[in-house]
Amino acid sequence: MAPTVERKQIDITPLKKANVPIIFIVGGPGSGKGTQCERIVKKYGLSHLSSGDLLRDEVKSGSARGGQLTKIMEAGELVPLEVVLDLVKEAMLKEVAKGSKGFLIDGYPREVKQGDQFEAEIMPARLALYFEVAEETLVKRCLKRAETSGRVDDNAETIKKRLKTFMQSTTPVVDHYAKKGKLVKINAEGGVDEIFGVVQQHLDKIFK
Ligand SMILES: Nc1ncnc2c1ncn2[C@@H]1O[C@H](COP(=O)(O)OP(=O)(O)O)[C@@H](O)[C@H]1O
Ligand SMILES: Nc1ncnc2c1ncn2[C@H]1C[C@H](O)[C@@H](COP(=O)(O)OP(=O)(O)O)O1
Ligand SMILES: [Mg+2]
Repeated sequence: MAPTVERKQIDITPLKKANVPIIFIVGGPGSGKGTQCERIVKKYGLSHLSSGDLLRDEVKSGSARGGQLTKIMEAGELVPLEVVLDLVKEAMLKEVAKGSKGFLIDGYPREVKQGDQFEAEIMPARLALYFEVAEETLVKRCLKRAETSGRVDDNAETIKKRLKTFMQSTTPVVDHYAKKGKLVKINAEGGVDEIFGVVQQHLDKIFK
């Protein structure tokens, strides 16, 4: 049985009231989610929340929960759904207070249940952008990133485990949003500018 995680009471009324578009950003480790989000933020001024960054910040904060999270990330596994969802909610509320125009939720959902629970507790996502990249390219990019990232999970062994987690848990997410007619699948093997060109074709329809 999954361990019980204590949920915080978070009042998300301001988030519901804001009713701004939410875009899920999905893709394997090293698929370029963070890189494309940076470009999207520059052009559209959306709020970019990376679940991985939120978790790494939680670790840095030195909270009791932090040590546990590092172990999970080192193992290339998924952090319990409730932990991530509560961190995302809190971060979204902070952005809404600043007058957010919309959200890029990067690295989320990583399993079908995460997406369903997010949409039930917060609101439905407008789109899921999926950056499709071959496994070989993912490994190459993560190993290159390892030279400078200082991330506990950017090493050959953990990358292998993260890819396995991605194939098992996250590829069903892609099918899930395709069935809902919300999936935008983008070939992300090319250069950053080329990929961003395709991204813009889709986002220009939503954000003017
Ligand atoms: N289109 C691309 N072509 C080559 N390298 C890329 C591309 N997009 C991102 N990268 C590089 O690959 C690594 C992973 O990108 P990142 O945006 O951190 O991916 P993710 O957030 O999906 O793990 C980074 O070192 C980044 O500079
Ligand atoms: N939505 C989520 N659910 C569960 N675990 C998550 C998560 N987002 C991130 N994590 C954990 C497990 C991941 O292997 C690790 C790093 O995530 P990340 O920074 O989004 O990686 P990347 O950008 O390379 O795809 O953090
Ligand atoms: Mg990232």
